[in-house]
Amino acid sequence: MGLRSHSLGWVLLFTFGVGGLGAFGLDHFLTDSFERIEQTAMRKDFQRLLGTLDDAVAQRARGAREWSQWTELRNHLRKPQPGFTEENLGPHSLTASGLVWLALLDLQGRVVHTVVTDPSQDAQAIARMVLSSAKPSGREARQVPTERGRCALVFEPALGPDLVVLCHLSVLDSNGQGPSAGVLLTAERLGPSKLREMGERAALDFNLLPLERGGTQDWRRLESLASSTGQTTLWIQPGEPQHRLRAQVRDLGGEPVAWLELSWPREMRLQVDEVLRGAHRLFIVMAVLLALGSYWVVDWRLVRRLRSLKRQMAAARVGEDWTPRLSVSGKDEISELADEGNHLLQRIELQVQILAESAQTDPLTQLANRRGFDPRLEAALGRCARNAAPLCLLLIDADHFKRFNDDHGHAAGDRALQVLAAALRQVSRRGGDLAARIGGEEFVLLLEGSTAQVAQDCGAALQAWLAKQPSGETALLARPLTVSIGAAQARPGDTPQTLMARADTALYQAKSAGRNRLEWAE
Ligand SMILES: Nc1nc2c(ncn2[C@@H]2O[C@H](COP(=O)(O)OP(=O)(O)OP(=O)(O)O)[C@@H](O)[C@H]2O)c(=O)[nH]1
Repeated sequence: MGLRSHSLGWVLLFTFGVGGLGAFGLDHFLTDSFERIEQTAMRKDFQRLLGTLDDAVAQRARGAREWSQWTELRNHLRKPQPGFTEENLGPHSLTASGLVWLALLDLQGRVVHTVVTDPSQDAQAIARMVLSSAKPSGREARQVPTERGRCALVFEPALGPDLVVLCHLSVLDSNGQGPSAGVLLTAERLGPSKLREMGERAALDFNLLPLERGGTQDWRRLESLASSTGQTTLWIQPGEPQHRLRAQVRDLGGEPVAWLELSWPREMRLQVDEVLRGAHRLFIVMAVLLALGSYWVVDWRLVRRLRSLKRQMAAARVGEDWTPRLSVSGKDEISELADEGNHLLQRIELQVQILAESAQTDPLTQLANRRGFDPRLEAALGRCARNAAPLCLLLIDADHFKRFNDDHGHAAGDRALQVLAAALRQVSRRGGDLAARIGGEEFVLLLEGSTAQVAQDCGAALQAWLAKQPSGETALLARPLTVSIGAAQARPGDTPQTLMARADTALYQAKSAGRNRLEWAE
C-alpha cells in the first residue's frame, strides 16, 4: 500500500473515527442538556396549569361563598319562607349563576332543598351520593378550603360526563361569621368550552380526561410536583413533535377522578435537532474536504517528489551513469534526502573512476595497460582518419629479457621494466603521445599526429636514453638494457589490428636482424 492510500486511510479513519465519536458525544451532550432544559420548562408550564385549575376552583369558591353568605338563605334555613325557594333557588336562578346543581342541608344534615338544571337528573339522589362520597379529609384533591368548607374538582357521573367544581360550605351571615345555619352544596360543570377558555387564557394546550381513558402504559414517571394542594405525580410520554404530560386530578376524598393532560410543543428540541442535522452535514462536508486536502498535500508535497527521486535514482542505477545529480523541488527533509543521495552518487562516481583507471593501468610501471590502450588506439585512428593526420605506432620489446631475469632475478627484471617505462615517458611528451605496457616485456608508443620522421626520432631517442642509463649492482639496471622496435605508420583503412600486426612484423624483423634496432613495417 502506497503513501497516498496510507495517508488517505489514516485521514478518513481519524476524521470519521475520532471526529465521529466527538460529534456523537457532542450530540449526546447537547441532546441531554436540551432535554433537561425542556423538562424544566415543561414542569414549570404544568405547575402553571395546576395553578390555572386552582384559580378556576377558587373563583367558583368565591361565587359559592357569596351564596352561602346570603342573609335571606340563612333566614330561610332557620325559618322556611314560603315561596323563597321557588323564586330564588329554582332552575332559572341556578342557570343564571352557571351552576348545574344545588342542595341545601339543615343543621341536622337533612337535605331540605335540591335543584338541578337538567330535569332528567334526580337532585335528591345526587345529594345523597355527594354526601356519602365527599370526604373532607381528602389529601390531594384540587380543592380550595374556605372558612367553613371547601370547593374541589369532582367527577360525579350523576351530574354528567364532565368534571364539576363541587363546593361544600356552611351557610353564614353576610360577614361570613357564624353561627352556621346549615350547609350549601353547589356544583358547576367544567365542560369543554370552559376548559378551552382556561387554556386560551393560560396559553396552554391541555385537556381533562376521565381516568379510564388514559392508562400509564408508555408513560414514564417524571417526578412529583409540589402543587398548591399537595404532591402531584407527573407522567410524561415522550414523542415527536410534542411531549404529553399528565397528572391525576383527585376528588374531595383523595380518589383519582381524571387525568389532567398538557400537550407541550418541543420547539426547542426540534430546533436543536435541526441545528444538529445541519452540523452533521457540515461535518461530513468538512471531513470530505479535509480528506481531499490531505490527499492533495500528501500527493503534491510528498508522493510526487518521492516518486521523482525514485525515478532519478533508478535511472542512475540502470544506466550505470553516476554523473547526473538528484534534484527535487522545495526545501525540506525530502530535499535533504536528495542531497544525501547526491553525496552517495558523487562517492560512487569517484570510486568507479578510480576502479576504471586502475583497471586500465599497469601496476608495475603505472603506464596504461592493454585494456587502457586499445580504446585509445581505436579513437586515435578514427580521429586521424577524419582529419587526415599522421599516426605512428612503435612496438617495443626488451631484448633477451628472459636471460636478464635468469641472471639477475625477477626483482631486478621488474626494476628494469620500470626503467624502460621511465624511458618511454621521457620520449612521449607530445600531446598525442601515449605509452603503454601491453605484455610482459612488451611496450607500445602511440604517436598521434606524428610523422614517420618524428616516430623514427622518438625510437632513436628511447634507445639512446636507455644506453645512457648507468648499470651494475648498485644501479637500477643490473646490466645495460636494449630494446627492439617495430614501427608502423597508419594507412587509410587501417584498423587497430592491422596496424598492430604490421608493427609486430616489423618488430620480428628487428629481433631477427640482431635486436636493439628499429625496423619499419612495409
Ligand atoms: N621480471 C619480470 N619478468 C617478466 C615480466 N613479464 C614477463 N617477464 C619475462 O620476460 C621474459 C620474456 O622472454 P621471451 O619471450 O622468451 O623473450 P626474450 O627472452 O626477451 O627474448 P627476445 O624477446 O627474443 O629477445 C620471460 O622470461 C618472462 O618471464 C615481469 O613482469 N617481470
